[in-house]
Amino acid sequence: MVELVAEALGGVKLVRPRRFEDERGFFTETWNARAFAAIGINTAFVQDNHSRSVRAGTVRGLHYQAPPFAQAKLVRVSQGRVMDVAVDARVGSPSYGQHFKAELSADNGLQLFVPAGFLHGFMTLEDDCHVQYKVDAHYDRASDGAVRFDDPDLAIDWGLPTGRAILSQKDAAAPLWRDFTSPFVWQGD
Ligand SMILES: Cc1cn([C@H]2C[C@H](O)[C@@H](COP(=O)(O)OP(=O)(O)O[C@H]3O[C@H](C)C(=O)[C@H](O)[C@H]3O)O2)c(=O)[nH]c1=O
Repeated sequence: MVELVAEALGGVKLVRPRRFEDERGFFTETWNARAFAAIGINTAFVQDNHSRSVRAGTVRGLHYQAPPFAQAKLVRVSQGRVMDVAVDARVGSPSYGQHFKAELSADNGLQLFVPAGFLHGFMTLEDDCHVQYKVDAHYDRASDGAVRFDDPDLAIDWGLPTGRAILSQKDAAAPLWRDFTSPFVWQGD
């Protein structure tokens, strides 16, 4: 059983799989095709990713893969706490440039579904965070792209100050939103 906690921006879903707690701890099905299909997530994922970020204030994003390697993602946190963000990058979308964010943590068990056509990124809110996510297209380095996480037009509040964010060289050099040419087109859905 998976609870649909919130929907936003024409496709982003915040979900919570049921957690069975007992004196030993808990058990939860973090992915179940039948249970997720019941809340409209019918994605055929092909790859599981796991990243560890050692320090609070680490940012990975805002990232995308351009078509035909565009990725939908199902993101969860198995250790720590992150602010997870999806930005609508579909040209023509009524929510183009708008974002949805949610705090995902090992404690709250929340997962964020980010459809293709959205930028994705997170900021760790504590040290030693492990983020695990499923994607429905394989990694393709040549189609990998990024936009500055602290872009003034996107105006995302990440939960921690951005001035001391820990970034990869790629993310530090990412273009601003105003200089970004999106490869995604809204399908009117
Ligand atoms: C994403 C990816 C990366 N790699 C290799 C490429 C680099 O040598 C190394 C680190 O890659 P990168 O610095 O792009 O990793 P992140 O900054 O965590 O990127 C991810 O961050 C945000 C949160 C995302 O949503 C994307 O999944 C992804 O862009 O792993 C692979 O071999 N396969 C992959 O699928």
